[in-house]
Amino acid sequence: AQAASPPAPAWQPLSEALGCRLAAPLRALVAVPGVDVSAMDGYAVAGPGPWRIAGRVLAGGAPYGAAPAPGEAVEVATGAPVPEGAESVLPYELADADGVRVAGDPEPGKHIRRRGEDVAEGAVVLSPGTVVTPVALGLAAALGHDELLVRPRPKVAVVVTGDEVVDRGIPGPGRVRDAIGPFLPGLVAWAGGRVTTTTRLADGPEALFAALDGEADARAPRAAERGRGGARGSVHGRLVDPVSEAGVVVVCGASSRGPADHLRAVVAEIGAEVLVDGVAVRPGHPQLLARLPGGPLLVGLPGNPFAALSASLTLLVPILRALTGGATAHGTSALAGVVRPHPHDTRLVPVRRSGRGAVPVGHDRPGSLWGAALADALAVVPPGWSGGQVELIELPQGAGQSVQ
Ligand SMILES: Nc1nc2c(c(=O)[nH]1)N[C@H]1C(S)=C(S)[C@@H](COP(=O)(O)OP(=O)(O)OC[C@H]3O[C@@H](n4cnc5c(N)ncnc54)[C@H](O)[C@@H]3O)O[C@H]1N2
Ligand code: MOO
Repeated sequence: AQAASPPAPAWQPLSEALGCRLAAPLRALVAVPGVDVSAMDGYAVAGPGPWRIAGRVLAGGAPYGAAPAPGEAVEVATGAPVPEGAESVLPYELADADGVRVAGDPEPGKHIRRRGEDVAEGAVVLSPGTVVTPVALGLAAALGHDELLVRPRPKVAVVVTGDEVVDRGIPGPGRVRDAIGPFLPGLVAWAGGRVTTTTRLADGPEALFAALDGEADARAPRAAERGRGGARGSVHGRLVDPVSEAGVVVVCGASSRGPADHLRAVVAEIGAEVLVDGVAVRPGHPQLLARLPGGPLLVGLPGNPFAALSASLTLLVPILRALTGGATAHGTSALAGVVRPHPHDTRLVPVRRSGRGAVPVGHDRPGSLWGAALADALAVVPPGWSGGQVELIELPQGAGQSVQ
């Protein structure tokens, strides 16, 4: 979280601003209502009754031209401007009308919404830092806004590596379906960010170097000059453009020590600054955090899908919360079930909360998301734990963004 520097405020169309935090006070650009309008369907009356029906005004229709004289009534729809000079509105239900004349006993001033009565022009209705909820969008529109100055949602570029990883259908012999690419957009949105691109790379340092060094190239040309020759150029065009826009780059796989695991070597070669080189957590210990030349953060997720989820919650989500000004709320709970702690690392254990405490749901092998899909939280079990309350890390439920 400390490594994250929030993006500069930017004007976003209303539809893009949902879920962002306001970077400036939200002011009313107009008064609501904009003019004195009727709050009821009925007759706007001037002076004492009975009244002669002199005309009609509908919401959105032409305003009534002249001020009604005392003894005159103008038929008005809810939301229609009340003609100047009318003192109150007599709702149809209380009116005795025959099409020409109307009688009744209106309360003076009643059923007229005065200009600015709901919101005065210029009033500050929401303060900076407020999350733009669906309701806030409606309010902003009502107050005349088409765009809002917000902290933009951080853009996250995803790079999925692995010769064996396929992205559709039944995986053939020696192949596995990508299980990380599909969970990242929802997880990132839940934490306040936006996955803008998912790039698939074969194993091998070349493609990864091109993708990440292009990122460096786009922001800090000198870092790239150190690198390889001009052959990279064409690769830049294909891979790098979406990546170079991102504030956070997530690389899935290639994080460990095998012959096809080149992430650390490539990170060193492009001159990235390693901030976190592994975390004492199971699963997910090979995870990595680095700052790429030019500023964006790189999060390396291990290829085992549950390890990737563990690493996402450990490194990626806190970064996104910091970038968006959100907080990460962690509860604590007793553990209602048998859990074996790891001797020297923290374990993250999928659990479901119940009245008895957090119940481990099992199916928690690093290569499988089954347990995490059954769970609503991950229990943080410290090394050597021997009972007692544990911290819980929320798992996203449903499609919504969590607002904390
Ligand atoms: N000698 C060591 N070997 C390993 C260690 C270690 O410390 N020393 N750590 C193990 C742990 S723990 C993990 S986790 C993995 C991390 O591996 P990588 O990040 O290098 O990823 P890969 O080797 O490419 O893949 C590991 C595993 O995951 C599958 N995979 C990869 N990407 C995906 C994906 N997008 N969706 C689904 N599954 C994926 C891949 O097929 C492998 O089975 O390293 C251990 N080894
Ligand atoms: O990160 Mo591995 O266990 O941590 O699958």
